This record gives sequence, structure tokens and C-alpha cells, in this order.
Amino acid sequence: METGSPYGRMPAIAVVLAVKELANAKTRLTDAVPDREKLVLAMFADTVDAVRAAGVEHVVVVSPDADVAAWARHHRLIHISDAERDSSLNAAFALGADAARTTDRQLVSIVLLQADIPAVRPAEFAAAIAAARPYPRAVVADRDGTGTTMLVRQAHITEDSSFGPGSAAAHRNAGAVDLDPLGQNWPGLRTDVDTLADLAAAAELGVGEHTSKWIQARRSAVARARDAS
Ligand SMILES: Nc1nc2c(ncn2[C@@H]2O[C@H](COP(=O)(O)OP(=O)(O)OP(=O)(O)O)[C@@H](O)[C@H]2O)c(=O)[nH]1
Ligand SMILES: C=C(OP(=O)(O)O)C(=O)O
Repeated sequence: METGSPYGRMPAIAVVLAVKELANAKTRLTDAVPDREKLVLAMFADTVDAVRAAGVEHVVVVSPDADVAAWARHHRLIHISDAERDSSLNAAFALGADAARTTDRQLVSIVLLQADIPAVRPAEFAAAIAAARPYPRAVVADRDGTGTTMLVRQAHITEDSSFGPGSAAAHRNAGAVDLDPLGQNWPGLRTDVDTLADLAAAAELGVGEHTSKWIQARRSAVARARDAS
């Protein structure tokens, strides 16, 4: 059957991503790069593109931001706003997971995925999903091993996630199996971008087309910022 993805379809999976109001996002990059908001949107777009290229049908985006919402609607994603709430990343993920359960009662797994992993490859994502399949909860840590880029849980699990500082250990303590404890696999999936060094690491791996265009257009400004840091 033609599925449009070499990885087949992932009908029983929903992926939830959360993005802050763009004006408040990636504040650690404020002095380091121009057009930070466009970078956040580009990294989000590349992350979504990889997930969809891996065959995921249900993508839920939780964001209070109008530009993120417009992008999500244009690409036929499910969009939920957490604008009027006392929000946090974990609350946003809980909201998105609820929406995913409502959308498809047959869901097997819900994937909470960071929206700032522009070097993730569809093949890495698909391999991590396959590796997670035997477990009720599974985690992929970020490249320094302390944070989480992906938490996969069986769809009926509704407990709060523990994203934030030290989240990889917190998710392991909550029963998630670490899918890559030595950090040997899936470098793109593990490289979330919060700093200029992260952006350089992602660029080295090869980022998706949106982030690549952003970098091309601002190459000299980014290089100057790197030299100054
Ligand atoms: N929808 C939503 N997304 C959030 C919220 N808090 C954080 N996020 C998103 O979750 C991811 C990680 O967030 P943080 O590490 O707290 O912040 P950041 O914007 O990445 O970076 P800094 O401002 O430099 O801390 C980013 O994709 C954020 O946009 C929230 O309250 N609501
Ligand atoms: C929220 C997290 O990461 P960061 O702050 O690096 O985006 C996390 O790793 O749980």
C-alpha cells in the first residue's frame, strides 16, 4: 500500500508538541541570534516535518502563539491554545495528550516530543518509536543526558510528565525505560536547541530545510555572535 512514508503509517500514535508564545521563547538565545522567533518557528516546522515523514498521522500542537497556530492549521495539525491558562510545559503536554485521546480512541501510544530538534531524521524517530513499543513508558534523553527530548507512553497513562531540569532522571524514576542510556543512537533526536552551541551541534548533524534556510540567511550574524561568545 502506498503510504507516502518509507516507514509505513503510524496510525496508533499521536505526537504532542508544545511551543510557547514566540516572543517569550528561547530566551537563552536572545543576545546570540537575530530573528529568534523565526528560528523557533523553523525548528518547530522541521521537527513536525520529520515526524510526519515518519508516517505519524496525529500531530497535536499546544501553543498560545498566533503564528504557531496558523502554521499548525495550514499543515492540518490539531492545534490547542493554552493561552488563557496558568501554563507550563507539563501542563501543555497534558492538554495535548487529552486532545489526542479524544481524537482517536484506538491510540496505543502518545509521544511527548520537544519542538526544538531540527536535526531529527524520520528514520531516527521511527527507530525510537519501534524501540519503545514493548514498554509502557520510554524516554530519550537529550545530548548531555540530563534533559528529555522524547517521552513515549501508552495512551491510557495520564500521569503528569516531568519535563524541566533533570527530566531524564525524573522520567526514569517514574518508570520510563531509557532507550539510549549510552547516548550512542539518534543524535538528531537527542539534539534539542537551547543555546548557540546546541545550534552549532544541530547544524553539524544537518538540520531540516526550514532551519537550514534560517541559518543560510543569517550565517554571518550567527558567526559573529559565536566569535563573541
Ligand atoms: N505551549 C507551551 N509550551 C511551552 C510552555 N513552556 C515551555 N514550552 C515549550 O517547551 C519547550 C521547552 O521550554 P523551555 O526550556 O522552558 O523554554 P525555551 O523557550 O525552550 O527556552 P528558554 O526561554 O531559553 O528557557 C519549548 O519548545 C517551549 O516553547 C508553556 O507554558 N506552554
Ligand atoms: C524542558 C526540558 O528541556 P529544555 O529546557 O532544554 O528545553 C527538558 O529536557 O525536560
